[in-house]
Amino acid sequence: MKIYVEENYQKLSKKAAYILASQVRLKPDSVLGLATGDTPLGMYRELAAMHQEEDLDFKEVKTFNLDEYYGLEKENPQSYHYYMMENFFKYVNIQEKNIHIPDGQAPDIEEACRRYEQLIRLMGGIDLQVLGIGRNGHIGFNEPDVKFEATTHLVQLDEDTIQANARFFDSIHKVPTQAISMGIKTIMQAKKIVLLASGREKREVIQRALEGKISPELPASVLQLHNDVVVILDREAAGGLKEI
Ligand SMILES: N[C@@H]1[C@@H](O)[C@H](O)[C@@H](COP(=O)(O)O)O[C@@H]1O
Repeated sequence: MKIYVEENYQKLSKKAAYILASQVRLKPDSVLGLATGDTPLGMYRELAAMHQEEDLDFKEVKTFNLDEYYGLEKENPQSYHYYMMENFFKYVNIQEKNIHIPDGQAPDIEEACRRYEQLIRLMGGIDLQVLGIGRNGHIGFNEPDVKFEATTHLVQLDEDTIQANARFFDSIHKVPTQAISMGIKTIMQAKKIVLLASGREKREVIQRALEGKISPELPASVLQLHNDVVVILDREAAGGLKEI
C-alpha cells in the first residue's frame, strides 16, 4: 500500500487527478471505476481542467460507477447519475455509451446487477477504481458486516450512512434506505485502487482501515489485501496513523 499525505484538500485532489490522468494517458481506453460523495469533487474539477487546458482525452475511456441510490430517477438532483453528469461528465469528452452507472430504477434488480458485473468483465475489468470512505468504513455502499465475496447487489443502508448523507436531502426521511452497489469482490478485482480521504472526521476510520484488523465489520480494511492500492490523504485525515 502506498500512502501519500498531502498538505490540504486541494493538493490531495491534484494528486488524485494526476494519477487518473496518467492512467488515461498510458491507456486511452482505460476502464475507470468512479466514486461520488464530497471527497472526489476536487479531483473531478482538476480532471475537467486538464481536459480543457492539456487535452486530456476521455474519448475512449469507459467508466463504471460504484453505486446508486435505489428508487431515485436519474434526473433527481440527489441521484449519483445527476452528480456524475453535473460534476464531471459534462465537462469532458467522454462518450455517453461508455458511461455506466447502476440503474436505481431497474425493474429486475438481480438481473441488472448480474448485467453490470458482466459488462465490467466484457470491457476487460476495471483498470483503476477510485474510492472514498464512509465514516463507518464503508466503500461504495458496502456497509459493515458485508460479505467480502459479494458482487454488485442491492444494499440496505446503515443508519449512520443515512444520517451522513441527509445533508444532501431536504429531510432525513427523503434519504433512500437502499442502494445498488458494486460488492467488495467487484472492487477487489480492480487492477489498481485509489482511496481518497479528507478531513478530521475520517481520521479514526482511516487509522482502523489501514492499520487495524481486516474484518467485514470495517469493509475498507479489506484493501490491505489488495496488491496495488494508493491512498491519498490530507493531513487531517492522516492524523491518527501510527506508521507515517
Ligand atoms: N456511497 C458513497 C461512498 O461511495 C462515499 O465514499 C462515501 C463518503 O462520502 P464523502 O466523500 O462525502 O465523505 O459516501 C457515500 O455514502
